[in-house]
Amino acid sequence: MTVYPNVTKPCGRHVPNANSINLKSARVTDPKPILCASPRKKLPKIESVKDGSPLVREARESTSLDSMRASSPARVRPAIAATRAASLVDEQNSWIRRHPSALSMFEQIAQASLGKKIVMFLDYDGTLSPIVEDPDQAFMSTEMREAVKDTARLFPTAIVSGRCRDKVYSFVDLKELYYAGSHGMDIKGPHPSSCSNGNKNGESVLCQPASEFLPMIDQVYKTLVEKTKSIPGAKVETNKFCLSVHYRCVDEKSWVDLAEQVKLVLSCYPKLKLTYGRKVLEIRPTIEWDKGKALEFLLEALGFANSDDHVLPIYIGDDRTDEDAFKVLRERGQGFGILVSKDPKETSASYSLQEPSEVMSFLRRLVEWQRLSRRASL
Ligand SMILES: O=P(O)(O)OC[C@H]1O[C@H](O[C@H]2O[C@H](CO)[C@@H](O)[C@H](O)[C@H]2O)[C@H](O)[C@@H](O)[C@@H]1O
Repeated sequence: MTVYPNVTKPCGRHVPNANSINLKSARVTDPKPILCASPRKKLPKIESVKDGSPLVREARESTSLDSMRASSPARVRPAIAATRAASLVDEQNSWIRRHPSALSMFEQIAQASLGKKIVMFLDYDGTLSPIVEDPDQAFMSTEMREAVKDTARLFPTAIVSGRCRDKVYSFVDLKELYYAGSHGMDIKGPHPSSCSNGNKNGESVLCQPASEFLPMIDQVYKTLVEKTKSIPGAKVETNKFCLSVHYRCVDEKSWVDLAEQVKLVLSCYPKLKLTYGRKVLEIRPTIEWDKGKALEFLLEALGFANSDDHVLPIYIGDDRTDEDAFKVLRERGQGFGILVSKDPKETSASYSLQEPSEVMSFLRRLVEWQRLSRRASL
C-alpha cells in the first residue's frame, strides 16, 4: 500500500514513518474536480450567481474585503487620529510585553538552548527578504545570505515557504539547507555531502504529500490566469502544489471582483481551499498539511521526534501561514516562534522581530554566541 508518495530516508537518521506523523489524511484518491461546472467552460458573471441578491452579495463582499484588508493596516481618518494614536501606542506596548523582541530577550533564548540542539526554521518573504511589489523581484541581500549560511554551518536550517521550492531555492541559493516549498507540501533535504552539521551519512529527505493534486492545480492555474486577466495588476503565480493570486497592485475597488472570480473558479474544486496572505489569495489542497506539519516532519527526519529530545526549534516567520508552525511549537512546549511584524497581531509566537534586518541581526548574534560558547568549552 502506498501511503505516502516520495518519502525517502532522511539525512543520516532513521526513516520518518509517514503514518507516525498522521499522513493518513494527506492521502487523496481523486485528484479530479467534481463536475459542478467544467472549469474550461466560460464561468458565469458574478451578477448571475444564484445567490447574488444585493444582501448576500454585500455580506460576501464585506467578508472578502475584511480578509483582504487584514493584510494591511487600516487607514485612520484625521479627526480621530489623535485618540487612535494614543490607543495604538497602548496596544503596541501591551503587545510587545506579551511578545518581546527576540533581540532584547536574546540572553534568555541563548540560555534556553544550553545543552540542546538548535534547529532553525526560516520563512522567506517578509522574513529573509523585504516585501516588494513584484514577487519575482523579492531578492534577499548578500549579507542576509551570509547570515543564513553561517547559521546553517552551526545548526540544521530549513527554509519554509509558500513559494515553489525551486523558486525559493533560486532566491536563497544555499545548497546546505532543507527547503520546504508550497507551504511545506514539497520538502527536500540537502544532499548528504553538503550537510555540514552532522547529517553526512544518510540519504536525502523528500516529502510531497500533495503530489496527486498536481494536474488539478495546473488546471486551476490556467483557468485563473484567464479569468483574472481583465483585472489590472492581478497576478497569478504557480507555486507547484498551490497557487497565489496577488492583489498588491490591484486597485482596491477591484479587490472584491477579483476575490469573487477566484471563489467562483474554486467552487468547482471542493478539494481546494482559499486562504489569505499578505495581499495575496492562496489556493491550496484541503489536505491536513501545512507549515506546522512540515516542521514536525523535519524534526522527525532529523531524529528529534519526541518533544523531550534535546532540541530547541526556532521558527521565524511573518505571515498567517507561519502561525501553524508557531502553534505546533506551543503545543509541543518546545522551542520558540518569532513573529516578524511591526504591528501588533494575533499570534502564537513567543517573541517578535520588526523586519528582515532584525532577523539578520538575530541570526548573526546567535552564530556569534554559539561560536564563543564552543570556543569557551574547548
Ligand atoms: O511563505 P512565504 O515565503 O512568506 O511566501 C508567502 C508568499 O510570498 C510571496 O508573496 C509575498 O511577497 C511578495 C514579494 O515581496 C509580495 O509582492 C506579495 O504581496 C506577498 O504576498 C509569494 O509571491 C507568494 O507566492 C507566497 O505564497
